[in-house]
Amino acid sequence: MSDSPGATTTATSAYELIGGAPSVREAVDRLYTYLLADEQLREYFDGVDLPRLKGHMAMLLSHVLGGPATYPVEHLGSAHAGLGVSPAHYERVVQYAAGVLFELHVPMDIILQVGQVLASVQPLIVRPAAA
Ligand code: HEM
Repeated sequence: MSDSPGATTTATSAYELIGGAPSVREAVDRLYTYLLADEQLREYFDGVDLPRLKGHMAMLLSHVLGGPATYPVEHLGSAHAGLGVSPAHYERVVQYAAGVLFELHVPMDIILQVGQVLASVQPLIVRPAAA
């Protein structure tokens, strides 16, 4: 009698809305498939421990979408230090990320929300190459 179907007191996070962990995993897998297939980008990833990188990217995406995993965003600075990522290559990765979310039917407002986070971390990622 007190049950009211459909009534909920907890707000649904963007993470839950897009399908949780399996969707995040799929997004990350697709993203690195595209990045490694891109002639301008693939060299950056030579010798990189991809399973570890994908794991960290999944944690970051979960974090940004309000999921259970957290990732210390300030680590992005040290992770990209010395890679010499150019503004054009940064943009290219952002475009792939947005494209993957679009492919997975993530709602546009969530894609834009992720885009804002990516824009905010740009100064941590685009740095002059180490001399
Ligand atoms: C667009 C925003 C980007 C985000 C959110 C991002 C996110 C990440 C994350 C979470 C890691 C793992 C760091 C860790 O181990 O804790 C990582 C590592 C890495 N990223 Fe990015 N990244 C971005 C852009 C780029 C770009 C533009 C490039 C190069 C074209 C790039 C190349 C790399 C490489 C090579 C590593 C591995 C570094 C290593 O382990 O030695 N990233 N990135």
